[in-house]
Amino acid sequence: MDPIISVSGVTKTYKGGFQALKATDLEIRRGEIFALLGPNGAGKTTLISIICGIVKASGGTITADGHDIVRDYRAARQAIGLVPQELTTDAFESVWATVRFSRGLFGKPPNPAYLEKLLKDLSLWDKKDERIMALSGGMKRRVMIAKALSHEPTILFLDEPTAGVDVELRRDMWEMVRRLRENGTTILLTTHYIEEAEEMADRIGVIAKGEIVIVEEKAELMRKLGRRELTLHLQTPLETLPEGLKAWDLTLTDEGNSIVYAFDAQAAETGISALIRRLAELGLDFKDLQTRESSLEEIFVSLVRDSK
Ligand SMILES: Nc1ncnc2c1ncn2[C@@H]1O[C@H](COP(=O)(O)OP(=O)(O)OP(=O)(O)O)[C@@H](O)[C@H]1O
Repeated sequence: MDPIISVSGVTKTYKGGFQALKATDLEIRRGEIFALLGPNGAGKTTLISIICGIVKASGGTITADGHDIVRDYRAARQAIGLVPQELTTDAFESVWATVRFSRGLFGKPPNPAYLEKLLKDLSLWDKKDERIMALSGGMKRRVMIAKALSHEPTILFLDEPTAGVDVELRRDMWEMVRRLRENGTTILLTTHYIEEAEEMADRIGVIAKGEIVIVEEKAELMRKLGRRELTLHLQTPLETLPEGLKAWDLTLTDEGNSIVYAFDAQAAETGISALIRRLAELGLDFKDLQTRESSLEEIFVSLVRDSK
């Protein structure tokens, strides 16, 4: 299937000479939730602002739903709903008026039935006559989403949807985004919360210093890069690791009560059976063992470190 968004060789150098994006290629598939994950200043907002036509690229081409974003700006922009990082609404307007106005900005004819369904889907219907200023922070965020979806786009961009939001609200937001996807909307979200990418995304792109370092199915990313850790709880604590264990990448933890072995789960030989044999030869008994998969957090830290 054709990608719904295709970014090809896009670069951005801001006035003043700072290169925020190196040559970037990215394809977003129809119907997926794609998370663009990266630390502050990595270039996430720059990239989505370029796709939306808010910031001009220095080079490269982009199509959104088949439309070139420069040659065919209106049609491309029409396909996208953007929820910016900052809440920007007129505090004195009602929810209904705000959302209806946003739709009008795209030159779409009124469609009260669609807007009613949208507000109901976002649990805002009973607030439709409230002024924005009277809403809670979470509701205001939902209004931003309603505004972004008011012109019936097929793609929704969420720039840091849960920055500064408490845990409960974050879960609500995730739930809502999943529902939107079930209704057929393609979602691109930026985040620097690994937890968020891990929880939400079908695929993850990691961006650091203006460069996309990897794009992978979430499960595949974790499988490919996932290191595992084996922890052996010793019968008798050790002061130091014996010479005879030098061949393995081991750390003594838990005040000498545990040995942790980090290994590559994908390797043909993990080295675990040899390690256990050697422990027996050295007379080191253990009472328990555990293995643990590395989290996306650890993968992310190592990717960003490598890209530096
Ligand atoms: N208008 C601008 N002029 C000059 N430099 C800019 C401009 N906008 C952004 N930058 C720089 O480009 C880099 C990327 O910024 P961008 O906002 O895209 O990062 P981000 O990944 O979205 O970060 P955050 O998670 O903090 O939102 C930063 O170093 C930023 O200072």
